[in-house]
Order: sequence, then structure tokens, then C-alpha cells
Amino acid sequence: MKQLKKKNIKTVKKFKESIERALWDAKAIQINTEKQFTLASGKLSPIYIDCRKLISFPNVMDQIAARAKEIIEKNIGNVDVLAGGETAGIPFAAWIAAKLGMKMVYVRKGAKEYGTGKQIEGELENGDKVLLVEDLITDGGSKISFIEGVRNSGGRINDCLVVFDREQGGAQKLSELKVKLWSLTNLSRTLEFGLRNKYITQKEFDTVKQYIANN
Ligand SMILES: O=P(O)(O)OC[C@H]1O[C@H](OP(=O)(O)OP(=O)(O)O)[C@H](O)[C@@H]1O
Ligand SMILES: O=C(O)c1cc(=O)[nH]c(=O)[nH]1
Repeated sequence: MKQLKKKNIKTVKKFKESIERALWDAKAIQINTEKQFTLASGKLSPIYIDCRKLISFPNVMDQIAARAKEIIEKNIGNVDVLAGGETAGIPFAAWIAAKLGMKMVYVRKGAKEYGTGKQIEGELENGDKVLLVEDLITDGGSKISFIEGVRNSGGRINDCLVVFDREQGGAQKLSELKVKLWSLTNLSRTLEFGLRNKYITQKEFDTVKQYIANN
């Protein structure tokens, strides 16, 4: 039993490293201390992680789907439908749903202002247990409208799966909404990986660490 547990941990660690390498190799991680990136929250950041780049790599997407399956089966339990958040969450939800043979919907940032006027697209039944799938979480601010949208449409939502957690308050924000965060990797791990494997310099590492400590 002890051995089995150890093996699983090693496999999860390997998976995380493989996603971290994929993000660095795809140049999905940019660091710019001169001209900072504006985030969805309006705040500035010297680092930007563009998980969208991963959708161009089917082998990476397959690994993401396989890890999502493990998390659903071992930790979350019954899920009726995956919900992708507009826009970057949609391809991840679609890929995982297709691989796992699950139902999916997508959630708009707000209700469509013409046509059907819907916020949720696809078939969501009253009482369906929903797993929100997203690319990334920073402080979780943009997740609120997705969660409320699902709940207003009769879905039950207690879990959110993201590829990347920037560890800037997202888990706390979700827990206030009674939603648990599951992430495939995070910023501290990915920075350590980047430094160890020479994707970034010690100076860049220190700058981002300092920024995270203050934000
Ligand atoms: O911690 P949060 O407040 O959730 O912020 C992170 C979210 O913001 C970004 O999406 P963006 O709003 O840029 O939209 P997009 O998915 O349409 O690119 C990013 O892709 C995350 O999904
Ligand atoms: O907070 C954001 O808007 C954000 C941060 C980040 O690193 N990557 C991204 O796509 N969005």
C-alpha cells in the first residue's frame, strides 16, 4: 500500500513537470519587467502565462485530460457536466469532455445580449453537478460570474479545475463561494522548474518571486 502511494505521487510529479516543460517550451510564459502585463483584474504583472498555447499540442492536451480524469475519479466524484469558461476555458473543457466521453457546456462571461440571451450554451439540466474547467486562475475575480451563471441556471457547482494556479488568492476567493480549486500546476512550481532547467535567470526568478510576495 505504501509503495503504491509513493508510485502515484511520482507519477503526479512527472505529469506536473511535463506540463511545466510544455509551458516553457511553447513560450507560453513571458516575463517582462520593463513593460508589465495588464491582467483581467486590471492589475499589472511582470509575468504572463498563456495556457492557450497548449491547445496547439494534442499530446499535452491528452495528458491534461488524463490527469483531469484522475482528479475527477479520485477527488471530485460524480460530475454530470464539464463547463468551460469563455474563452480560454472552452477548448480545455471540450478536449477533456471528448476524451472522457462527458457532457459539456460553456459559460459566457455574461448573458448574450441578443439572440437567445443565454449565458450557458449547451444542455444544462436542473440539478446537474458541474465541474468548471478553466485555463488559469489569478485572484478568481472572473470566476464569480461563471459560478453564478451556472447556479442561476440550476447547476450545482462545488469544484473548479484549472490548468494553472498563479497562487494569488484564487483558491480563497473560490472557497468563499463554496467551490474547491483543483490545479494541474502552479506558479511557484513552474518558476522553480524554469530556474532549474535554465529557462529563466536567477534575476528573473527573484523579480517574479518578489512580485508574488507583494501581490
Ligand atoms: O483569476 P481570474 O480573475 O479568473 O483571472 C484569470 C482569467 O483571466 C484570463 O481570462 P480573460 O479574462 O483574459 O479572458 P479570455 O479567457 O477570454 O482570454 C485568464 O485566461 C483566466 O481565465
Ligand atoms: O489574470 C489574468 O488575466 C491572466 C494572467 C496570466 O498569467 N495569464 C492569463 O492568461 N491571464
